Amino acid sequence: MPELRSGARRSKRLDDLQPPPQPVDQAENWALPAQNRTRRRAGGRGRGNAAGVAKGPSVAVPSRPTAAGRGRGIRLIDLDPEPCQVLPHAEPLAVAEQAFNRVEVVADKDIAMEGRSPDKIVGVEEEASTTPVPETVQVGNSPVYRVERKLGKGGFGQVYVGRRTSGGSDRIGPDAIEVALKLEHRNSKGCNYGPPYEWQVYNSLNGCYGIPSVHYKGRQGDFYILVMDMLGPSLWDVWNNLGQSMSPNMAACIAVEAISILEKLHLKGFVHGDVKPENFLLGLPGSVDEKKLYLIDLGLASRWKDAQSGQHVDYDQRPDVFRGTVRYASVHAHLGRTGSRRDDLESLAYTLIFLIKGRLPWQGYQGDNKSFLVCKKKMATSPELMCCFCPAPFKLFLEAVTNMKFDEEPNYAKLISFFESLIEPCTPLRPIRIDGALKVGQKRGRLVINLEEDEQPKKKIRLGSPATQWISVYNARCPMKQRYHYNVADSRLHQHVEKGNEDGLFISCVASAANLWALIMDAGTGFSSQVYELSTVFLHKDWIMEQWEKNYYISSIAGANNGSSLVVMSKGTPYTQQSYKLSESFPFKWINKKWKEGFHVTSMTTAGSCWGVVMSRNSGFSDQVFICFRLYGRGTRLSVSKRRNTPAMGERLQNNIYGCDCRSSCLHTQHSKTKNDG
Ligand SMILES: Nc1ncnc2c1ncn2[C@@H]1O[C@H](COP(=O)(O)OP(=O)(O)OP(=O)(O)O)[C@@H](O)[C@H]1O
Repeated sequence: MPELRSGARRSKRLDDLQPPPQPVDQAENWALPAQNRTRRRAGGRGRGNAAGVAKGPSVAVPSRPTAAGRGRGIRLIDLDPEPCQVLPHAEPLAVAEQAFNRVEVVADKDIAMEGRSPDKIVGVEEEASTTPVPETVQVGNSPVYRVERKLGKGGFGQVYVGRRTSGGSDRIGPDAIEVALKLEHRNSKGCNYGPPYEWQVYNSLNGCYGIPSVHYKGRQGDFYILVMDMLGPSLWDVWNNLGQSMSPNMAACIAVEAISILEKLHLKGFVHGDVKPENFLLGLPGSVDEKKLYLIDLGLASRWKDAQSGQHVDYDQRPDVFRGTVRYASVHAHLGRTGSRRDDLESLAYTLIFLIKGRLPWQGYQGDNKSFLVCKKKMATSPELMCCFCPAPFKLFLEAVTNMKFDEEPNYAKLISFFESLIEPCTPLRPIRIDGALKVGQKRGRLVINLEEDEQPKKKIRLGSPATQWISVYNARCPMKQRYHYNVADSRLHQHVEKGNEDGLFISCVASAANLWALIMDAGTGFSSQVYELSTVFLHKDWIMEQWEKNYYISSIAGANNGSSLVVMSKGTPYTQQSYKLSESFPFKWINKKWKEGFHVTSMTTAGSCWGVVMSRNSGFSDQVFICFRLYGRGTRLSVSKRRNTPAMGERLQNNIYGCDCRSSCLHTQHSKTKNDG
């Protein structure tokens, strides 16, 4: 049986992604839903103009059949080593703005280094990055600023400190001595049709709570320049400075303030579209605002509410479209669904968990189908697993936001209330100011609303209303291959594996009968590399240890009657730690002990009369049981059932059945490896 790699945390979503079950046939090709998507789709359609989606009259958009894209927000980042998936922009900003709104955006900005932030992309086009920035800046009726040190660089802009050459006494505001200057080259892909798209969003949002104020803007020479309040370190910087972790207390303060900022942004009709630690900045150090939180980078913002009609934009789904940053994007964004308020909140949940745990379970995937694999992993990871080692409020928050409907109005006050227990009552002690959250609370007369009261049965406006979501059925795009080889003699094994590897397949499962092997080779394992060993020694310790050292984990094992075994070890598994045990009786006690330590059985086999059981941490299982049948004389039949992240359903998926002749109960060696994935 091929091992299912995905659980059913959000089974409906998973159905969206996975091909329908089909019989496994020899050399059968399966359809893989869109994953190796167009690298750069030239002239992509604006999502807002999709049939039945656009609310206003359509505006002709100059077609550009090149990868250059259109308008600001054309986030084509040439140096991005990741798959650059290009997409049309989301909903129209307003009729007059549609020409700008038809934007193509490079979606994947997450370079996913282990334990590091997605690197900032340094890919503004060559000319844009090689043109020297001006020594002084004056745009509109702004004062003259001397361009000083660089504050940061994104895929689109470079941000510098601008120091007034004369006058100015304030720390922030239009008269500030120092400001942040965001420069975008006129030839950068975001500016092909005039000023950056982000400017329009700032126009609509200036003065919005938690969004930095823009005081002047204009073009000078080759650059479009925004003059804005200078801010302090990002949450990414803070997290780094704190040793790549953050206390739940601090994360809770961030949570309530960030929810509040998103609420205000959403009230203005926008969703941010790229919520992540790098885009939250604190106020200027030493200023009264140093503990205040700001949300920057509005280049991916879109309207969830039509500016004219005030109606929620229509639902649409374009599976070949992705916008955002892979690590923090919502599952809906991965699936190409129109962005709405729930997506910002889901990204916030991932941001918070990342800040506390220093890692998200889908970090580390590389390659052309990284976004697909990350999405699959997000869907398969239960809130329990996601939030282990995080206080309960974070799980509640994650569950609440991942269960939201497309057009559901978030209950911001309730979301904020989840974090009440973690917030220091005394204001000066709080690491982050929570003014916004207090304002949200004021609506209900206190910071935290009464949960029970709020959970009274509510009038469900959605009852009886037409469906607002559709489940897409994917047609074959990229072939997904699976091969089943059986009755394979030792001498033929290598040939099959080598051929499969050449065709991009890895071994997903092995078994043995009558000293012959069966193996399934699969294009959808998610592994990035694989080694295997056929040995006369059952689970050959030295070889396994050697591969562990190289960061391979055991992904499948099979033992033959003659005592030999086949061990397959892979990179790209979700596992973070692994142990295995050889035993002449089934090692119930050991399994029980390891369960308590967070391990689950991930493969097992017998060779002759000996059991080999492998247990792994971060297996994706939330629960596991085994049943032992003694059916055939002394023969033992054992079935391990795994519950894959579907606690609500209590579903148990049978994993495997093995046979063994158990004669004695002597315990053999036990080996383990701890790998720190940080
Ligand atoms: N007002 C500000 N004050 C201080 N630093 C800032 C300010 N705005 C931006 N920065 C710094 O500059 C970096 C780039 O800014 P920003 O994210 O707006 O650019 P971008 O090109 O749109 O980025 P991205 O590629 O993430 O979309 C930020 O990560 C931050 O470090």
